[in-house]
Amino acid sequence: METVKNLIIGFGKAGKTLAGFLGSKGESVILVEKDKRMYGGTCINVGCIPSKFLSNKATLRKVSSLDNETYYKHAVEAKKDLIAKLNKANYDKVAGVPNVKVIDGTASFVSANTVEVKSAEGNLEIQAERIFINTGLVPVVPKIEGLNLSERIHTSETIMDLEVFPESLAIIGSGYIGLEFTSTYSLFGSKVTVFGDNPKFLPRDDEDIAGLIMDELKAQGAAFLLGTKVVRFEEASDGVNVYFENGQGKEEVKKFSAVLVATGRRPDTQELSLDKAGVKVGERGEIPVNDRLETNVPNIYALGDVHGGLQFTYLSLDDFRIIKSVLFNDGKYNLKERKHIPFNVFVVPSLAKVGMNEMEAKAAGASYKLAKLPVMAIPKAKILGNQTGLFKVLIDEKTGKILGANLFGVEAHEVINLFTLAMNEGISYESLRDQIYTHPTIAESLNDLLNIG
Ligand SMILES: Cc1cc2nc3c(=O)[nH]c(=O)nc-3n(C[C@H](O)[C@H](O)[C@H](O)COP(=O)(O)OP(=O)(O)OC[C@H]3O[C@@H](n4cnc5c(N)ncnc54)[C@H](O)[C@@H]3O)c2cc1C
Ligand SMILES: NC(=O)c1ccc[n+]([C@@H]2O[C@H](COP(=O)([O-])OP(=O)(O)OC[C@H]3O[C@@H](n4cnc5c(N)ncnc54)[C@H](O)[C@@H]3O)[C@@H](O)[C@H]2O)c1
Repeated sequence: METVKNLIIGFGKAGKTLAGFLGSKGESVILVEKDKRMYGGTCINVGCIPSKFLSNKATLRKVSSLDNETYYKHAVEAKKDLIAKLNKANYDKVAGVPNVKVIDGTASFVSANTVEVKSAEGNLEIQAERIFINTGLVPVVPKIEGLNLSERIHTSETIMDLEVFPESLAIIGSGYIGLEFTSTYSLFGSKVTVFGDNPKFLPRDDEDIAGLIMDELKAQGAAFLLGTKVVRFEEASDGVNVYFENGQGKEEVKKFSAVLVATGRRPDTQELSLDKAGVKVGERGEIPVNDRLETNVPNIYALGDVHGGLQFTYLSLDDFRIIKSVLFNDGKYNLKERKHIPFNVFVVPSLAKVGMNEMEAKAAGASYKLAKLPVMAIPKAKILGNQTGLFKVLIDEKTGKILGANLFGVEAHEVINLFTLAMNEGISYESLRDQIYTHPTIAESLNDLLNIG
């Protein structure tokens, strides 16, 4: 049995940052990770970084003279090379901090203060004063006849290692992952078809923005079969037959070189034996926490995606800030204090949002002024060769404060951070409008966008 002050389960964004922080404070830390390919967590290895790397490569496809197969293969090889380097750098960074030990193995609770770690080398029990659960999520693969992961049927975690160019790709699910990969693979030259159970495209977004995104993805070559039910998969030597019920309930079949299942992600808590520690688990396997990220058991905390809610790397990082505040400061920074949260969908060009959109403002009965600018009016968009899109900003009619920004267009994912800052710091729209911005940039469009008289 080993004893340690802090035991962290999972090498996610929050866990690795916390390990480094606690170690540098002179506290003993053990960080347990079940998969060596995941040092640094989901974002580094199978999430944000590889998916945005491939998206960028796909955007540059048009300026290469290589054929699709070769270009795609080179892109996947370059992705593998980058991720291997980042994986190692993440390991070295954490393992190199004094007082921190990284152990390879799968952790499960034995009691409220003891965890067993199983690995190829044997089992080890660790007793800890504090335990931090940072185990993230895993893809949901729905129970559909013939839906077995294989060389041709993938989740987002495996498709990015596929070196054989998929001439045609069925994407099941039209959420974040489904849409980002729709853009990426369409731009690589695959014939992408998206199957979605919801007949409405981007149901939580304003219709004008959703319509523009749909038009753009179609222009990139994608087809949409929304409001359909996929009922069966049948793998053949030359592809996968996808059987589905169309909007009228009639069965149809289409064949694809490969399939991506992007139907959501669920908390990775099944192996943890949380019942042995008395930790409560929610309906989807998530670990409920209070504003201080404490579970119902004293000294056991849950950080990152695993406690439910929005699933973003920067929120996992912010969970680290909360733990730091709770353990080392006055605990004043907690979940309740979190301000506006921006988010991006990295279709090409990107969709970026913070605060309300028009649909939500109307539902809330808010009185607002609407600022709108087509991206084609922005000089930098001409330079970048992508003039698709629309920027929309809602302004409180009485106070002049920003209520929300919904930006679809090139570099929207950068510009959104200005709006988050303005909303969180109470900066008025006039102030944003009248700033001197550098030229030529997308940010300078705020001079015109917010010029609403
Ligand atoms: C394809 C894709 C694209 C994404 N793109 C973005 C993006 O652009 N921007 C963004 O902000 N977010 C994005 N996300 C979401 C983002 O990756 C996650 O929100 C973030 O990585 C969550 O980090 P975490 O700290 O919760 O844990 P994770 O990084 O998920 O780490 C959990 C770790 O725990 C380990 N583990 C699990 N169980 C055990 C156990 N019993 N014992 C030991 N170890 C265990 C796992 O192996 C894993 O390494 C994307 C996700 C995906 C899948
Ligand atoms: N840019 C980013 O920050 C980014 C990028 C990718 C992923 N992520 C995170 O990862 C999370 C998971 O993404 P996701 O796209 O897997 O999940 P999601 O929950 O966003 O979308 C899943 C989609 O699949 C559909 N679906 C479910 N079952 C289906 C079925 N049987 N047939 C057809 N459609 C079905 C759902 O209606 C939904 O539209 C996101 O919530 C997001 O937080 C973030």
